[in-house]
Amino acid sequence: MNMAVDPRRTPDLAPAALELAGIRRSFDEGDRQLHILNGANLRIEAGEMVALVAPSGTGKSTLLHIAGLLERPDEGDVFLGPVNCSDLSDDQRTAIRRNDIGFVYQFHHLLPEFTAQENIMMPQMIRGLPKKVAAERADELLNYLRLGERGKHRPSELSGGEQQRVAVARAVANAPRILLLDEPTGNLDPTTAKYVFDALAALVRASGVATLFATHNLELAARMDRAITLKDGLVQPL
Ligand SMILES: Nc1ncnc2c1ncn2[C@@H]1O[C@H](COP(=O)(O)OP(=O)(O)OP(=O)(O)O)[C@@H](O)[C@H]1O
Repeated sequence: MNMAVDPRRTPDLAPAALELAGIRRSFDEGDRQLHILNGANLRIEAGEMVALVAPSGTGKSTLLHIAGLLERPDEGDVFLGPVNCSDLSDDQRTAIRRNDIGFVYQFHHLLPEFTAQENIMMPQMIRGLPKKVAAERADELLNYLRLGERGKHRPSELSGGEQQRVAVARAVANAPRILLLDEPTGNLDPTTAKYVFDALAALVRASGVATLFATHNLELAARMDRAITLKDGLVQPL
């Protein structure tokens, strides 16, 4: 892994927690190409919470997938701290995704046959932590998110807001450096969405994780450190 200053990143700046540099991504649609990202740049510092607010179809999920190393861009680079992830093998990218990046989606994707506590333990055990350590960390997060009584419940026995808080706990269980959220409050009523957001914001502040949060909820966006949008395939201030 090359730790030297990379000429492709923004010069004269200390490495951000996450930096996207010159990201291009197109998709084939019939016989024409759909240019979704046209050289997008974005820096997010540790502990910074950035809202991504843009109309449907402008490329929010595409940007999150590229930032989360789920997809490679056609062109451009993704840096995590000083590391240019474009230079890494697929196996190295998978390891980073597992250890350093947390995801929360609109629908929680919790495993239905496991309890809340076990769902939060899962990523830690995949990482190789002992079961006891994973269980203690899960309980700590459940208590922090005021779900202490719910650890032994399966997802189907939890409300939508409780399920999303478990999904947040699972995403941060490995103390990631980057947290990516794709409409995590989209299917919640406004009061529950605010409650889930408050819990998440407290965790982000406490942990210093760099957070990119795609949402259509302008009220939540206004409570983050800054809001960006996608226009003509570029990241712009909202
Ligand atoms: N794998 C793919 N193949 C072809 N087209 C794709 C693919 N992925 C995304 N697209 C297209 O790229 C555009 C951007 O998609 P994306 O899901 O990133 O938008 P979005 O801003 O997240 O939308 P929404 O708010 O509706 O979730 C859409 O027109 C979509 O149809």
